[in-house]
Amino acid sequence: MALVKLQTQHFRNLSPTPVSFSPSFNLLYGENGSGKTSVLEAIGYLGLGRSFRVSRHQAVVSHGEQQFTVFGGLDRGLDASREPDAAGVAHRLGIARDVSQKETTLRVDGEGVRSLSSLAMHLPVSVIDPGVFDIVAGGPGKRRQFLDWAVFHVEPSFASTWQQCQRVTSQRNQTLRNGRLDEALLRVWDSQYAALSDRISAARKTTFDRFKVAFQALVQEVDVGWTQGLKLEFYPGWDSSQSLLDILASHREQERRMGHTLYGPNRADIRLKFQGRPVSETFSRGQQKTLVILMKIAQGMVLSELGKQVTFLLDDINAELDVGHRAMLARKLQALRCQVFITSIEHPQPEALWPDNQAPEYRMFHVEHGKLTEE
Ligand SMILES: Nc1ncnc2c1ncn2[C@@H]1O[C@H](COP(=O)(O)OP(=O)(O)OP(=O)(O)O)[C@@H](O)[C@H]1O
Repeated sequence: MALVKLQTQHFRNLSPTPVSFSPSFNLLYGENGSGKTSVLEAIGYLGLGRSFRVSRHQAVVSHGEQQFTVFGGLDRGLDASREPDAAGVAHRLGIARDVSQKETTLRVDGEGVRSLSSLAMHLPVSVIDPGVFDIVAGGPGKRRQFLDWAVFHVEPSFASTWQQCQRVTSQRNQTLRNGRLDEALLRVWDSQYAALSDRISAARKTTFDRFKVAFQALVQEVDVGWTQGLKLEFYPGWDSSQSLLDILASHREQERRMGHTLYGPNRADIRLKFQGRPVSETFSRGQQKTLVILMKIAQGMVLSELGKQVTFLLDDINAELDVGHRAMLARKLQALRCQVFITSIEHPQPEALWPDNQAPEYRMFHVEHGKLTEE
């Protein structure tokens, strides 16, 4: 499903006027500070339940206001069971946050829902912005986030298993920090923690394997020249040749000293190696960027194989990617039938994105003072 309608209220500098988007490509351009990223950020709220650029909701509420709202209308996509209305909207999503009450309200098709995952599962949103390159250059946390986004959309039960595991981890950590260790209690937490960790890891591994197949097919096709010698490996967060329970038992003293859990899904990673060494140490910045873009496309391929349409938000990529990379990205996302939003400061040149004149259906918008005008 694609986002075909957006309306915001009190969201940064955005105007409350509803906007209609293409289920294919949407090109947004405008001066610095006009509101381009804010549009993507508002869309991101519907698909991620949070901002992709700040950690506090407060920052996105328009100055002087207490609450923001984002409404989205989705087309029917492959879901033939719902009739779209006259505007082509088959599903409605809404998120509102009152920052003074610290209260979030979520709605799907007019009904209140409690968990963010119930909202986010309808709109798989993938962001490519200047910060995305941390997937390769940064620490394991960024790669876990990258993998878990896909796992969440592939395995619907993943979000609740993850939350349960976080609760048990926190109880376990409290027990580890107690002056007098309650060994019996710790064993109870250990067995719950190990069972949940195994479930998380199995879901991650299944999605990772799908991702790896898609990635390998993609690099062969793109032929970037360094595919030989590149190795992607899933690390679950502990030595998987042993059971997690055994590892916890044999590292009791170390975990007690540190006062928290040292092994398990919070330590998982995707290890990226080139000729045996981490790509962050061996690849040039350009090669790292290509790798991240290919990883993002491969994720889109995984979801697309499952009949899910991904909405890609490409923020300010002109500054990061050269013309060749941008054209490759546009061509691939078009072939996957993804919905795409691309921002730029200059007036977009569709012929640069689609040099072979195979431009898909697109809509172009000029953004000025938070208002979008279609051209
Ligand atoms: N909470 C807020 N309330 C009102 N206005 C805000 C708020 N937060 C940011 N702004 C303003 O909203 C505008 C939109 O910023 P945004 O980052 O979306 O612009 P942009 O078009 O992406 O810019 P750039 O090209 O520089 O990245 C800016 O002028 C900013 O000062």
